[in-house]
Amino acid sequence: MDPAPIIRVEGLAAGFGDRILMKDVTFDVARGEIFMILGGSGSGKSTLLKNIIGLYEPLAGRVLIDGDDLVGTTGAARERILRKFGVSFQSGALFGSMTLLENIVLPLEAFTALPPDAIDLVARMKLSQVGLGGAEARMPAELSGGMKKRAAIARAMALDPKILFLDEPSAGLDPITSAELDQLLLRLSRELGVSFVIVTHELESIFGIGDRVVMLDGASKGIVAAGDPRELRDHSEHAWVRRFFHREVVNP
Ligand SMILES: Nc1ncnc2c1ncn2[C@@H]1O[C@H](COP(=O)(O)OP(=O)(O)OP(=O)(O)O)[C@@H](O)[C@H]1O
Repeated sequence: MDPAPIIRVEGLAAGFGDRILMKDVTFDVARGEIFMILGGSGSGKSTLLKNIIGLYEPLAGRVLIDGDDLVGTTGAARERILRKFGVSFQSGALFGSMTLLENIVLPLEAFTALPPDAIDLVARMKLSQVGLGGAEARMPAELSGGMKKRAAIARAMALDPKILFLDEPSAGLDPITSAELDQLLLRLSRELGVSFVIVTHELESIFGIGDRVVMLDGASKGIVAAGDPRELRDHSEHAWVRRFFHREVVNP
């Protein structure tokens, strides 16, 4: 196994205008692990994710994706870095006027030189990998919430990325569907070696499939805890961190 981290965040500061949300944020994501970004509402989890994937530029510090920095990289070199990851945001809806298969075909047509029959085959394989084999001709509006999430993951995986970034993947799902989604992510991670960076609030997911986490805190503008979530739950010396993991009311 390659020991170099798939993602390295070094001394990152992020925010908007004069408002610094976080500073001195440093952590690595190891290859093949399920890494989670946790924290209270408004602590900057989504902002951190967007800094990592190059939607925002860090105010300070840097982010290396598989050794490469998106900042200052343009053209074909930037494309090459972007191809290493797939993204599925909460709002990352499927195109409603297209079938599921057409939704997966789209990035393959746009970014590969594969002939149409190979594209069709790959797209079907991606749907089958997320348990949607047989649903190729369905329209997004006909799908349950859990099926839509899985389809969005299939689309994010279309180009065989090494890393998948997911923003609150289980939001709005019932507990059983959410647990099924977790099992899918675990399988993709362990069988295909995909590395995951997931923003989530779901304690079941965090303890069930999270290998390591970082926890952001708005008050201290940075990471308050990092490591194995089960260890943090049971042994963190930080009262707020323990309360978060035990769902205790922080200010009763
Ligand atoms: N584009 C933007 N311009 C200005 N402020 C922003 C922008 N995006 C987010 N913010 C602000 O930054 C803060 C952190 O937002 P962010 O969405 O990163 O938090 P979060 O931890 O993901 O929150 P939640 O758990 O509620 O989704 C919020 O106060 C938000 O209003």
